[in-house]
Amino acid sequence: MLEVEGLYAHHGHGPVLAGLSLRVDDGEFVAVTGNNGAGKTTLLRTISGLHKPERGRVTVLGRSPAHLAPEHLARAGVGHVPEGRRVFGSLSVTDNLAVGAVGLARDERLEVRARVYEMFPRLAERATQRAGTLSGGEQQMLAIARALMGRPRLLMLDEPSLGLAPAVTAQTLAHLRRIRTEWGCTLLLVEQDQRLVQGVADRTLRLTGGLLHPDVEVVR
Ligand SMILES: Nc1ncnc2c1ncn2[C@@H]1O[C@H](COP(=O)(O)OP(=O)(O)OP(=O)(O)O)[C@@H](O)[C@H]1O
Repeated sequence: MLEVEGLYAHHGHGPVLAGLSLRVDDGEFVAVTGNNGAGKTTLLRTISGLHKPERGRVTVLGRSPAHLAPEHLARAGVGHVPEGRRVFGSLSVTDNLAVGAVGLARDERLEVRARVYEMFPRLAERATQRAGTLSGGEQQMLAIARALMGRPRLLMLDEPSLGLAPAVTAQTLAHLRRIRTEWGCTLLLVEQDQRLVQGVADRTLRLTGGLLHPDVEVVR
């Protein structure tokens, strides 16, 4: 599903990723944790082709994001839920979902939207409401729902817990597990807090010094 080899990425002041390698198999749920500034966002943005690496190779669904426009990567089945959700505040919930329906014919779009609303009934209730008026948890649901509209095979999520109350975060993580089983998605999640993802993901890795290390279980 995803293979990253020897990835180096800079932001002008030395490497953020320093020869990082990662393999995620079809159907896996992998979490990458790391402190503030460790490079988690840079990793996801590089996989999505939004950040150009200095060196190294990314292969996702058999394709190289370096040679594809982001919308083509989305059409190929890569969904990216960005840090801070980035919903379109002045658009309705339904219109936000339409933005995510890249390359779908009208019938397909309606069918996928019905599935999305079944998974997130709260969004269905607020279909005509402007996204900017939703709560933080609802906006996170919408960001995930928008990515699902592209029927991703690989869904990447950047700190979905950011700014959410613990109970809402727990609900979001429960949704991710359902998405894996009901939508057959492979999941790659990045989060700061290791304790959040333990027992949720199949595998947890820690990003430090620009490289990934097996995570050591934290005693609660
Ligand atoms: N556009 C940019 N220009 C300059 N430096 C950047 C840019 N984006 C990120 N950085 C720097 O690169 C490093 C890694 O940032 P990144 O956002 O990937 O980390 P992160 O692990 O996602 O952090 P956070 O948990 O705060 O989101 C940080 O030192 C950050 O300040």
